Amino acid sequence: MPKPNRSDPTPITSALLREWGPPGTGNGTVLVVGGARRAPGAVLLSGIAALRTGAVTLQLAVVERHASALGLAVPEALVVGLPEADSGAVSRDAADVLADLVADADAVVLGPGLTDVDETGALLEKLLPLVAEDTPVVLDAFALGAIGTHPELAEPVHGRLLLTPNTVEAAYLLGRPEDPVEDFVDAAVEIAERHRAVVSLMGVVADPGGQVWRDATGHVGLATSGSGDVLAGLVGGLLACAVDPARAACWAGHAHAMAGQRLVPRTGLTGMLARELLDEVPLVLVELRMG
Ligand SMILES: NC(=O)C1=CN([C@@H]2O[C@H](COP(=O)(O)OP(=O)(O)OC[C@H]3O[C@@H](n4cnc5c(N)ncnc54)[C@H](OP(=O)(O)O)[C@@H]3O)[C@@H](O)[C@H]2O)[C@@H](O)CC1
Ligand SMILES: Nc1ncnc2c1ncn2[C@@H]1O[C@H](COP(=O)(O)OP(=O)(O)O)[C@@H](O)[C@H]1O
Repeated sequence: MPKPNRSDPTPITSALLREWGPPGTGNGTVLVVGGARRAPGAVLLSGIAALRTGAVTLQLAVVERHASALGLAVPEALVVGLPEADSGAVSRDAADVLADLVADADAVVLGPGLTDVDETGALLEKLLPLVAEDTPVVLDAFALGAIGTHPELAEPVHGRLLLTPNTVEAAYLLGRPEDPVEDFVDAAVEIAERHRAVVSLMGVVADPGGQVWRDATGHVGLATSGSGDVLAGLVGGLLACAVDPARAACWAGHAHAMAGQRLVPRTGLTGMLARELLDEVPLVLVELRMG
């Protein structure tokens, strides 16, 4: 089979995913770090998505003030409270609380609900060197803004880094936040090269070796608030099952899009909620696995 590339991305289809073989049936611990004062629910969406794709244990880390409420909202998770900066952001000092957890996790998702690029950058600088060797890391939201300005922050996790930007975050990753991203394939390829990461951008997956895949299953209903948090968690759950990063991104993006397709008859395109995608994911995975 020819190597996929930017001028001819390989279509991501159910048949391709079946050919690759299904992801494992469950393994590992996912740690999701995020949840500033004004965005505590993002880690809930990511965390449940990770459980839906096969993570066995879930650790959620949010600012201390929201930790107990989150623990009740997600009884399946262990919840850790983090120090909060005056702005309500997760403080850089959270690295002290998270040190042991990142060393023990099988996959780390960092970003959902983080709100301050400087505090997040300082947190990444302290935390990423502590992530266990070989443990994959998914960065999302303001963590992407932080490495967009300072790509060197992600060096400790090069080779096992996965980025899930929306179009605004993609512009930050390219170091050109003022320029809207127009071509998703070109942008994904450039980001993958610049950050030595697998990138999932609006259905396009690119790896640092120049391979590109494209999923045409998605629709505008997936632009709903919190949708990207779900996607980041799906990837994290698959990575915790030891799926190769590029394949995890393709599996996750396709499952996300198929979940959206299943909702259309009930919600239409405009009434879809990100949390509703979560309950569709196991059914989608069963269908994908069984053919
Ligand atoms: N909004 C939602 O519906 C949901 C939000 N959720 C969570 O909330 C968190 C905050 O997201 P938000 O969307 O509230 O930040 P938003 O007000 O756009 O930005 C404020 C200013 O910051 C800047 N900036 C933006 N992105 C940036 C980046 N990546 N890195 C650096 N800078 C960036 C930008 O400034 P500008 O570039 O315009 O100068 C903008 O004016 C986030 O973690 C998300 O996961 C979801 O969980 C649930 C649904
Ligand atoms: N208009 C769209 N058409 C197709 N897929 C979409 C569309 N909007 C979002 N998606 C899918 O949903 C994912 C998450 O959407 P995104 O807007 O990036 O989320 P967020 O802003 O919450 O981070 C995208 O990566 C893409 O796979």
